[in-house]
Amino acid sequence: MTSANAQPLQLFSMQWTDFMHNKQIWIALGVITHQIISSYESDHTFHIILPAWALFWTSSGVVEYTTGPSQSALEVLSTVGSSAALYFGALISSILIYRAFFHRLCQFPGPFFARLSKLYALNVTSKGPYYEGVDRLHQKYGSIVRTGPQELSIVDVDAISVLNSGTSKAKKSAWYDHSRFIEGVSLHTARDKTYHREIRKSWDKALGASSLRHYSPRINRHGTQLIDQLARRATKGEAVNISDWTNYYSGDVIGDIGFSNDFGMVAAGGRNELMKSMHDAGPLISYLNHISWCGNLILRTGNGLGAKPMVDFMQWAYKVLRHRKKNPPEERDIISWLLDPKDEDIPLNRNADARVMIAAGTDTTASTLTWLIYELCRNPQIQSRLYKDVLRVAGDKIFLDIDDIVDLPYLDDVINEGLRLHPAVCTGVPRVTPPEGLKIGNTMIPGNVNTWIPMYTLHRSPKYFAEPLVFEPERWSSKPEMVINKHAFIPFLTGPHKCVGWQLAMREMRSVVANLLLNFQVDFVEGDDGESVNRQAMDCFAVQAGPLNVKLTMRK
Ligand code: HEM
Repeated sequence: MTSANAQPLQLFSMQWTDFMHNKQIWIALGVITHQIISSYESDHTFHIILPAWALFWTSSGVVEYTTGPSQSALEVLSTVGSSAALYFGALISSILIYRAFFHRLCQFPGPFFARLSKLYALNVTSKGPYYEGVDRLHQKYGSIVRTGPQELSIVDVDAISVLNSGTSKAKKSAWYDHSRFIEGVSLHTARDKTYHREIRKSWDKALGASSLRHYSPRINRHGTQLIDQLARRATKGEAVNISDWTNYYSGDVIGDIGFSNDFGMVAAGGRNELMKSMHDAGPLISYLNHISWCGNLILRTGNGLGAKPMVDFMQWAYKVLRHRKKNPPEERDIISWLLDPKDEDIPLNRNADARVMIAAGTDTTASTLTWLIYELCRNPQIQSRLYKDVLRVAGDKIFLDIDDIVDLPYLDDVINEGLRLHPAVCTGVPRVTPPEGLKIGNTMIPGNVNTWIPMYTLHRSPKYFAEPLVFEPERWSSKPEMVINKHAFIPFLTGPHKCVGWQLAMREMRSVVANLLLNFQVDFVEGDDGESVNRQAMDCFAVQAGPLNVKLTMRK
């Protein structure tokens, strides 16, 4: 019995030793792993791959210790370590050599290190907002730049409809799955076109013209409160960081019309916990946004590795939603179009919708408003002209309701020009090409490639806008020759994924800019050029504008 058992064990032991010491096998396994990983969307599967590796190498160590020739822990470590070094060396070399020299994107120009790894984005972000780095790459390499191993950044008006129209074969890239495991799928992160179409119908009603009319009195109240608070500071001669105040305002509006919740930030002159966590997460998100597999891993650590603010934000958003579910309001709010009163619990996807409503509905509007104010300070003649127009409509009023602001085309020109030079989603939106690839102009873009159309660079391209860096609102009315191709203006995107909140954003921005100018002359604080708004901006998919200190002088 004993000798019969000993034989197979001995055989296994010999084979195991051959296996562990066979260099060719480990090199082959490394190359095969590369083939497997690149054959599917592996971006968000590293939480499975990493433990699988750890388990495999630990088990190998145990087998080596119990049946192999290694006698001590050190010998086991050396044998398993050599095999692992061969395996990972082959895997990494295979990936890098393929990406650098044989990848289907090799024909496209771009920095060499961007070919090798998306970690290149960390280098770009360390020098300033990511979109500025991408802009520099386009200045250097032209309209199509390889910004990652499997990624192109494309500044071409033809790409817009090819990638974003209702009939486009491109779809949202794997980037949108970054936090799917923790909070479900929102309208924004829905990659399934049928599901997106279905849920979009409810969102369209929630933010359509008739709902917006219904929310107007509430939006007006927040506008009045903002102007009151700013007036108090202005009479004391205090400078205000307008970037903070636009955030308080847009956050309060979403709290109120989104969830019938009083966030109270304008009244308190400070962020609530929800906004604090969202903004505390900004620096990490600005780094991880372009290496979403890494963000996904960090998020899975819960509160570890700096993920705490992101997790806190999700939990706060959930609290707001739960509170709203338990306390249904009398008046309709945005979430009332999305929640089914028959549901006892909150479905995971509604939680994701709540989070996106807060994130997409606040920073975007707040940052655009901040940059608009920055441009009005830089261009006092435009500010004066707009003030005159606002005054004409206002007459004796000291506050204009949203519905009063209908006959102010110059205001919309100013806002559009702000959106052109400072689009809130500067780097654009990631779309993956279908397996057969697609053609943009005369260029064939291969299949399964992630593409971005960087709005910041597109909107500043001399191909599409004359004197592109000049803030000239009249290009949208009396100087149409300054808009060479109006289709290149896409601050809210186009197609089925066009921003569902664009009309709300426009109403908020009209209200704040008109009432701000009606009540104050706005200038940079003495000795300050306002550039902190650009220098300290963070590209977190939507941009967070940096601080902007302004002096407000009461008009009356
Ligand atoms: C100036 C303000 C805003 C700008 C520039 C802006 C821009 C955009 C852009 C470019 C997208 C496309 C994103 C993508 O496909 O990944 C988008 C989508 C979206 N936006 Fe906005 N946005 C603004 C304000 C708002 C507001 C106030 C809300 C209100 C809740 C909102 C809610 C959304 C949602 C839910 C989506 C996803 C739409 C979909 O995929 O069907 N946005 N926005």
